[in-house]
Amino acid sequence: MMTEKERAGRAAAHAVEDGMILGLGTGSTVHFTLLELKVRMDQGLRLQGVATSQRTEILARELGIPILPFSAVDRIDLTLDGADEVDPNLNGIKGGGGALLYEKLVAEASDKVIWVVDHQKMVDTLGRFPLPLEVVPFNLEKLWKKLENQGYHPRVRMQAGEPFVTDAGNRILDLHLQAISDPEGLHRELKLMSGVVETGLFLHMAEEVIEGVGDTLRHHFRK
Ligand SMILES: O=C[C@H](O)[C@H](O)[C@H](O)COP(=O)(O)O
Repeated sequence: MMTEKERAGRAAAHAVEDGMILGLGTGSTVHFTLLELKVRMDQGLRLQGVATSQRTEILARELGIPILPFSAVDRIDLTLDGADEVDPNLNGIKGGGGALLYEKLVAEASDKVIWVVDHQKMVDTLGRFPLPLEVVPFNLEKLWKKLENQGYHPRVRMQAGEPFVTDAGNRILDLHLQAISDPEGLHRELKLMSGVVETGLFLHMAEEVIEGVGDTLRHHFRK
């Protein structure tokens, strides 16, 4: 049986129309979207993609999906991406894989955004998943201290014993908050801190979420 991630991921590829410029998200769910896009391309679908991470670009190229640099496109027809948590308003937390900055830039340039998730990602309130912040390396320690003093429980994301480095050369602080009562207010507050490049709060961006639930799918639409 297909996993929920695979079912949701593959389903999203069927929202793609011939000739589209697609934003290609990052992660283990959208991985299946790319695999299904390849199946559809073998059947004649034409498309071009803009990758949100090096990891996605490598997979897309392996599959023969034509990749355009972000700088070369004006608008993107549709972006297909994963998410770490999604609330009933289709606001979400992203960046579990560290790709939040480019994912947000691509989403903002897109006419439509669809997320693909398994059922465990749908929550009433955002925040149990640690909120990633992409920050510049220069004041990482000072920012950590400031956020710690404000009770935001930051942790420097590590990889192989070293601070994780994003595709843009930045670092990630994960905030262990448990519940975010005011996502907009928190996003604004964090963005105003010098050295914070982007937050993992993606608000009013996804128009549709495809959720894998057991052996079926649930479609959620933004109201
Ligand atoms: O930085 C990574 C992205 O925001 C991913 O889309 C997100 O973490 C979901 O990934 P996955 O589908 O692997 O759970």
